[in-house]
Parts: sequence; structure tokens; C-alpha cells
Amino acid sequence: MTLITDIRLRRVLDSRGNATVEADVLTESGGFGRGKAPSGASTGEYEAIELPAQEAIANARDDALPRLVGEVHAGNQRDVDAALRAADGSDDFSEIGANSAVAISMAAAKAGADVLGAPLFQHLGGTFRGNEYPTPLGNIIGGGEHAADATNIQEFLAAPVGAPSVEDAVFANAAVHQEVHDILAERDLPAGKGDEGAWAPSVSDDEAFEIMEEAVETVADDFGFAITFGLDVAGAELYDDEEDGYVYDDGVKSTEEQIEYIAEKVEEYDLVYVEDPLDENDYEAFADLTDRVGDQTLVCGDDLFVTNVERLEAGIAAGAGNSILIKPNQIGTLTDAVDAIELATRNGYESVVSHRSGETEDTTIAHLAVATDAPFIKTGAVGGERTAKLNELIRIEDNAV
Ligand SMILES: O=C(O)[C@@H](CO)OP(=O)(O)O
Ligand SMILES: [Mg+2]
Repeated sequence: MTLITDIRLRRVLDSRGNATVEADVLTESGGFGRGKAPSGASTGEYEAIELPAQEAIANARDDALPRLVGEVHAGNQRDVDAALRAADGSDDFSEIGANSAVAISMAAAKAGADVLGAPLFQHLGGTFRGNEYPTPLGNIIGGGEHAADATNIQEFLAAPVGAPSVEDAVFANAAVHQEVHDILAERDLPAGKGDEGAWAPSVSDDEAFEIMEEAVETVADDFGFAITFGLDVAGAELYDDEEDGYVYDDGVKSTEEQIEYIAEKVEEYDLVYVEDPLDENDYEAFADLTDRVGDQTLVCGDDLFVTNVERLEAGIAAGAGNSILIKPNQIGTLTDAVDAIELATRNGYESVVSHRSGETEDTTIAHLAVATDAPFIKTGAVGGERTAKLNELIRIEDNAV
């Protein structure tokens, strides 16, 4: 029933106005699925390779489609993804492009769900999964690689940990975003938005911490449940080999100073989440910080682990971090992403399913988070490509998908 009978690939726009890959998968019994690849700006050194969209499409047409069309069943996700790997032949999807691979992988999953008449999260997770909903981490203030002349820390993320429902959590994050707008206006700090819709004011990191604290406290009082916040430091972008340290506007911090700085911020602001606080090559520093604050906060590896099972295994052995960011396009297929989540779960690491700074209307990650009982999803707070996922979570919770 789910035998793939056709795959169509085309170039479409992402949220930055760049070209990305869209895939349609059709099956024998009329099943249909469509997937679109997102794209990072602060990409990890060890990520799977995204090719220019036209090249990725041409290469996938030549190499991947003959192995899939008439050969593989969309309902067998592992077979689809194994065929993509075999067609590519490299270990980083540099031949057909991780953008073609992930678009086809997600489209096949949706086609499989379509034939079954099941929501995607149920097809991916099975009927015993999907009763837990992830807490959305909402990017509220940001800079780094996502906005010029803004904070050094890439993302200040609202975390509505006390929300009684996904719907309440999503609205709380939007309210924090609005509250920060009001605080910035009061302080006469004009601000545009960065790539993910976060405010990108020209303020110091210290001021951003204060503004976040004030905003989450105000909204928590209004909504009547706990809202805290966390960070994506994107440490690999701050780390400079030649300086042998982390380069901030107000000076360079050595690795020890960076660990100290983050640990202090965790204490001072009760941060629930700290992503990539250190460089992507420094398992040891991650382990030191995890020793210090791992019982109070999630220390999450994004560029450190790149959704890669082997890098996660090395991290587990080193005691580096206690959670992993999951980005399907960072590794290339849904199978790889689910394998990383399962390895993490078996080892007591929390999974945080994530968008990219360049996004599309695709909602697969909302379903993936629910399917795998991920405790968090990072997918912005406002903006159509972000609310596409947030609104889908609300629908999933409402049994309306
Ligand atoms: O660093 C990150 O976690 C992501 C998403 O917020 O950014 P990018 O997609 O640019 O890598
Ligand atoms: Mg990150």
C-alpha cells in the first residue's frame, strides 16, 4: 500500500528567502506526503552537508530516486532512510545533500501516515506514545549569528515550565515576546528582529538577562504559572582558536572563565536550560560544567552532538552535558534523529527537538517531539514559520490532526 510510486522535488523559499528543497512522496494507494528542509546559520562543524538547492535536487534525482521509486515502502521509514544513505554513499550526505535527504525522509513519513490515516506523531511513535507534550522554548531576545549588532549570546529562551497545557505554554511565550517589546520601548531601545523572530536590540548580554527576568516574572504573574528562561550560547561561534577563548564585546574569556560565567548565570537567574555553553570540540569543558550545574539545569549539546549517535556516545562516555538538541537536517534522516533520541533516553539524557534559524511551514518536528516524548521543543515564539509548529502542537493536543 505504501510502495513509493513517485517523488517530486522542487526548489522553494525558506524564511530567510533562500532556496530550499521541497519533496513530495506519492504511494501506490494514493498516499501523499510533503517535506521541506530547514537550514542553519550557526551550523556545527560536524553537521551533515547542505548543498545548494538546485544541486541537491539534481543529485537526488539521479542517485536517490531510482533506489526509492517502485522499490521502497514509505511506511517503512528505516528502509526509506537506508536507501537515502545507500544512494548517497558518504557519511555526511555530501553527495545528494542533507537538504534533499531530510526533505524526502520527512515527506515519506507523512505519506506513510497518510496511507494509515494516522496522525504523523502516531505513525512515528506508535500508539503507546504521544500522551506527553513538550514544553516549547521560545526565542525572545537574540543575537550572535542570527542578528547583527545585538547580544553576544545567540538566544534568550522563555521556558514556561509550569504551563498546564501546550496551548498555555505557547501563549505564554508569545506574551513574554510582547512584554519584552514593551520593556524595550520603555527603555527607548529600538529593536528589529533576528532570523527567528526574537528581538535583536543593541544591548549587552547583562541587560538582556535583566530584561528577560523582568519579562518572564511579569508574564508568570499574569498567567499564574511558572515561567523561567534559558540560553543558547552558541559557544562555538564565540570561541576563537587564536584567542584561545570566548570573544565577547567586553573581552575574551578563557575556557575556565567561560565555565565560571555560565555557572554563575545559572545560579543567579535559575536558568533551566543552557545550550552549547562551550565550544563544539570541548567535551571536557562540557563535562566540567555539567559536573557543576547539571543537577540544576539542562546542559544541552547542539553543535557538540549534531544529532549524531557517535558524537553523543563520546559525550555520554565523557559525561559531557545531560541533554541533546535534535535537528533532523543536522544528520539527514528521521531514522538517525530517532536513533539519537533513543540513545539519549537510554542514558538519561533529555532530548530537545529543534527548528533551524532558516525555516519553512513544515511541521514535522512538532510531531517528532510528541512521538518521542521529548520534554522540550525549541521552535521560536512568533513568525509564521515558527507558529506553524506551535499551532500544530496545539492541534495535536486538541486531537485535531
Ligand atoms: O543554534 C541553534 O540552535 C539554531 C536554532 O536556534 O540556529 P541555527 O539553525 O542557525 O544553527
Ligand atoms: Mg544551538
